[in-house]
Amino acid sequence: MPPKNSNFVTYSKNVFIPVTNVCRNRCGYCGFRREPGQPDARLMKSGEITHVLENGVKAGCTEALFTFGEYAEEVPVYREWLKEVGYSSTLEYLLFLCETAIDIGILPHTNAGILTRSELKALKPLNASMGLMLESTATLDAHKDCPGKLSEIRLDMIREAGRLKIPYTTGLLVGIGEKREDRIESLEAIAGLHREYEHIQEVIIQNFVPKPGTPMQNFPEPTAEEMIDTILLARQILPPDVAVQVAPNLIDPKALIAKGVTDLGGISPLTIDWINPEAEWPDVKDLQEKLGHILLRERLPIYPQYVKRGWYSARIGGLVRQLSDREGYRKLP
Ligand SMILES: O=c1nc2n(C[C@H](O)[C@H](O)[C@H](O)CO)c3cc(O)ccc3cc-2c(=O)[nH]1
Ligand SMILES: C[C@H]1O[C@@H](n2cnc3c(N)ncnc32)[C@H](O)[C@@H]1O
Ligand code: MET
Ligand code: SF4
Repeated sequence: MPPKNSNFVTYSKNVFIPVTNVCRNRCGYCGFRREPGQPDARLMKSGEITHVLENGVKAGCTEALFTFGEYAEEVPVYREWLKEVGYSSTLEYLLFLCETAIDIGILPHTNAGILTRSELKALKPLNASMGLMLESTATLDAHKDCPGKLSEIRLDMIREAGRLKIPYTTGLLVGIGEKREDRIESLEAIAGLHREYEHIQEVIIQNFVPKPGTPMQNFPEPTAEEMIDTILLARQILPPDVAVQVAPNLIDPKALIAKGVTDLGGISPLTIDWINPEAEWPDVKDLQEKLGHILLRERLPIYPQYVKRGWYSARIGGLVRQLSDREGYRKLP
């Protein structure tokens, strides 16, 4: 079967908000997390966040990507910081941030690690979509100090998101010690959940990039062949309505589009990729030139099929319709 949408690829125009880099996990590959004592460990203040959201809207961005270390509340000093900003829980603060984003005119996409069913339920009406990387179903050394990276727990959360009809983003982190069979198993697990709940809008095939100062700083990156193979597997295993995403700041997407990549994720004109801060976003015009006949099309953080099915709340409905009607989105299938 030829890859879907082979004549165009989509992306979303976003701002990346690293709300907190305090985290209960210690992934071997992560350069985002900070120890609570480090000088740049932080919880962003709402004024700072509002400023980024406003500039995002001015720059034409439609997505506010709220990213968190997982369950930072397990870290005592973080609870003090929360009190200082006037909130008693991360959820309460995040709900406020989502409300603020919607009022300003930008759609939230939350990627906060593990959340409970009740947290997901509270966040659903205020998010266009949400996400959690499965990473891998394999038991890996990279995750040895990470209670939240047990694949059963991640799969359970992705299932809950499906029950709640939340348009969802998940994916694999490729090259963290897993084998090809593990990638197949991971993709099959995601495909199974999508067959049951139909909520997976995109699967990110993210290539591991070593970060200095982390336990995996000298670990080899996945090879180009492994990435191509994983994209081909994703296209074979995932149902055709699921987008396959790579990050254009981490890997040259051109050859991968021919193998089945249909989306390039969030591209920000304003903020850096806080998870891969060394990897600059390509300029959209330059990227379009490089892609030649493959057209780059902007999308919202909620894919069109979920807009059609009405998988969004009344609270964001006005904004979803207003942004969907904007020039450039109208021709989306
Ligand atoms: O800039 C990034 N965006 C990341 N995003 C954002 C993503 O590319 C877009 O926000 C989605 O495509 C929604 O439009 C993630 C979103 C998730 O739900 C889960 C994981 C990621 C991972 C990254 C990432 O490493 N870097
Ligand atoms: C938000 C997502 O970012 C990804 N992530 C975390 N660290 C790295 C890295 N060194 N290289 C690439 N992706 C990474 C993980 O897959 C996480 O779930
Ligand atoms: N901490 C969350 C996770 O790993 C999301 C951001 S990772 C920098 O799932
Ligand atoms: S990847 Fe996410 S869960 Fe893992 S240490 Fe980094 S912030 Fe925490």
